[in-house]
Amino acid sequence: MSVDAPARTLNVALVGNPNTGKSTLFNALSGIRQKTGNYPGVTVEKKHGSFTHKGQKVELIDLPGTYSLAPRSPDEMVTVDVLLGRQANEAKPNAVLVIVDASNLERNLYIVSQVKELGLPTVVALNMGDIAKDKGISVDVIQLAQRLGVPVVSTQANRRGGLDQLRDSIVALLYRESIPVESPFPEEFRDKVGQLHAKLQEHDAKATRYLAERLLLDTSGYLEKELTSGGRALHNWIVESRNQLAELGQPVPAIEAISRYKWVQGVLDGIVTREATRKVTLSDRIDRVLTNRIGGTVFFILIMTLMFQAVFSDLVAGNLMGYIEGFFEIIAGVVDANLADGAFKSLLIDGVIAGVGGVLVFLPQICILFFFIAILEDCGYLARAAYLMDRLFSKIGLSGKSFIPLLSSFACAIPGIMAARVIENRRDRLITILVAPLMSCSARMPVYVLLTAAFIPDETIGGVLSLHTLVMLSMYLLGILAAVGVAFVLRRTILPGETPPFVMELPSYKFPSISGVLMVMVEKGWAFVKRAGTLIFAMTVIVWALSYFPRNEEAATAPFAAEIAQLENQLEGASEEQAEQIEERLTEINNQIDGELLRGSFLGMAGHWIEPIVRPLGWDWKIGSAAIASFPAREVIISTMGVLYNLGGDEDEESAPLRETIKDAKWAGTDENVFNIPVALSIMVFFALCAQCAATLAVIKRETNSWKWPIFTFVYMTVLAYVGALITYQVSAAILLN
Ligand SMILES: Nc1nc2c(ncn2[C@@H]2O[C@H](COP(=O)(O)OP(=O)(O)OP(=O)(O)O)[C@@H](O)[C@H]2O)c(=O)[nH]1
Ligand SMILES: [Mg+2]
Repeated sequence: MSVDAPARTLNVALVGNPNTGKSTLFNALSGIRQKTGNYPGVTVEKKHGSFTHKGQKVELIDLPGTYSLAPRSPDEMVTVDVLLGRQANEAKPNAVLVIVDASNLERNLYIVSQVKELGLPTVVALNMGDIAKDKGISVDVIQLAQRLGVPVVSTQANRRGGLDQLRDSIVALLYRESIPVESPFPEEFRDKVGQLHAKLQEHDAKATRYLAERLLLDTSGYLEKELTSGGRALHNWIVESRNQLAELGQPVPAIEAISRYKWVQGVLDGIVTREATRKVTLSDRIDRVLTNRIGGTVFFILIMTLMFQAVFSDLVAGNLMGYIEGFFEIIAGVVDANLADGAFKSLLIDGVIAGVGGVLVFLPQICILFFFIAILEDCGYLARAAYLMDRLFSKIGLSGKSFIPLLSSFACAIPGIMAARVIENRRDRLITILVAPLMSCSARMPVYVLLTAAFIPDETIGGVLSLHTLVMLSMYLLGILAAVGVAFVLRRTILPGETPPFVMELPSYKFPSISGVLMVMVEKGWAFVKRAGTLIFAMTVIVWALSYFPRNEEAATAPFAAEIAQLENQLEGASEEQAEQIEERLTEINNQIDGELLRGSFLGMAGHWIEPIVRPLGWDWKIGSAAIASFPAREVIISTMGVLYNLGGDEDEESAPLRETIKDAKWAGTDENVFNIPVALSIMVFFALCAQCAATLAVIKRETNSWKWPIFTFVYMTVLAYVGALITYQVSAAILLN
């Protein structure tokens, strides 16, 4: 530790407009991997990190981006609460790092003006200089620092540029207790702030002048609501003061925008230079196509198709999948050869390997999907897609702001639902949350892949588009259309309202960082493996136990005992051809016994009760049980089918890949296959629409702060799923099975 460093920790808050590179800078400084992406609104929750520089420990807190410290949406409130020290269990930051986008200083300095009034030691990181340069913009950094009265450091966060200097400047903040505060507001306004400050201090000696100012400006009532001391009288005083100010020609809150933009202009005067003719950047040229209504839509469909073709390609996914299947077959063989028959062996082979192994087989597809999603997020395309969809969305009563939360839900509904925090309007946000789980998340993909690979003919249309891809695309499309329909209905029934016009910034395109994309892929792949090893493993063991016990082998074998004894006798001295026939008959009997045992198990008995309900969907009780068991997570349907069709003697060899096993599954006591194209489609449609994901429901509860909405979501989605599957089965069976 350096000799003269004061014994004080630095708690530095990272503040700035959305998509300026805060999280990228946070990651570069702290070595943490906080999610970044090239569109506004990536961070919605605060995140802690730290680094040590020259012996000084610095705590960092990454915050959601915000254009202003007047909070409008829940994610912006997080930032304001942290800065004002209003968050429980959170040390109030004693320094601020403001990240500004050098290519758009006019807008970015607005928040600098607000932050300066906090009076905290502040550093400005002038980020994205490379993009400013591309646009022909140059900034006089020294002049800027002088006029702002705080240090300014040029950085390029994604290339780790300027980090050392930034660390130096941050640590140097230790020696600055505060910065001189200069208010951009006119005198009358400042007087009112002074009076309010005095009033606040009567109740709380620590109340800051800054809080007084924000209280006066915040017409939304967000800050006042939680200000318990003072109460009614204070509220009346504030309202009256606002009226008086309005009479003086300074209506609140317009006064803030006017004063601050004037200040920003003053600061920037003469220090930002632009090339006389605005450069047409590559971004601009690409955007002419991608934000064009026709060109953009075609591109969007193209990119989605490409993604699914890749997910389905035999070249990568198919082969890898085969290796994983082979691996589990070998393990099953080893277990089979080395363990005595009994419950434990069955748990391993029919439970763990057929169940969890059956899910893990889809790892390659999950990785490829996230590879594409990571590229789309990082290059800047998502914001274009949102822009493009805004017109469509406003017709159904949602804004383009809902698009990114919905699009993120393609990976997983949980971050998607959290991303809805960027939506200011409460009803818009709620509708977005309620329809987000309809987007086809990555947990549904294994279900689609399994059933498509097993039952949809492997043909191509016009030699390019494979039928498999087409079916997958339709499932995704179905989710989108259902979401649109539900949003439309909600808007016209329980959640009416106007959609505000949407202003989305289009970030500059950039080449996706390869290491970043690979990291996301590895991270998501690992998360999938962990999920299979924990939640899905646990559910699989429960399902296995329920379908293995109670077990009365004697009773199940008794009807066949005589025949078995006879066959075994014949086997001795039989010709090769005869022996084969006898073996075949023995396998058949064994399968019947296994089926009998399964029907006698707890789950089998419950199955009788389930079957009439799912029969109209074309399902047998095993599919029905699997659908119910997958309430905690959708992938459980796969592990459960693995267990049930394995235990029930539906396969010829021990632990064949699930897609082979289900092809052979027969209705009890008949020769009729359970699965065919209509049944496969009906299961896929059910899983496209159902709410089988406990974690999603829990997040809806947390984000809406009420049980009402998760229950509502579960009920409406389950009804939708059942009806959707019913129609799918009945219609496709009428067409295909006659
Ligand atoms: N060209 C360029 N890109 C950058 C620079 N710094 C960050 N980026 C990229 O900008 C994008 C946005 O970065 P984030 O760190 O997610 O931005 P953020 O400020 O945290 O955004 P929100 O969380 O939405 O407020 C990412 O794609 C980064 O890789 C830079 O200096 N130059
Ligand atoms: Mg961020």
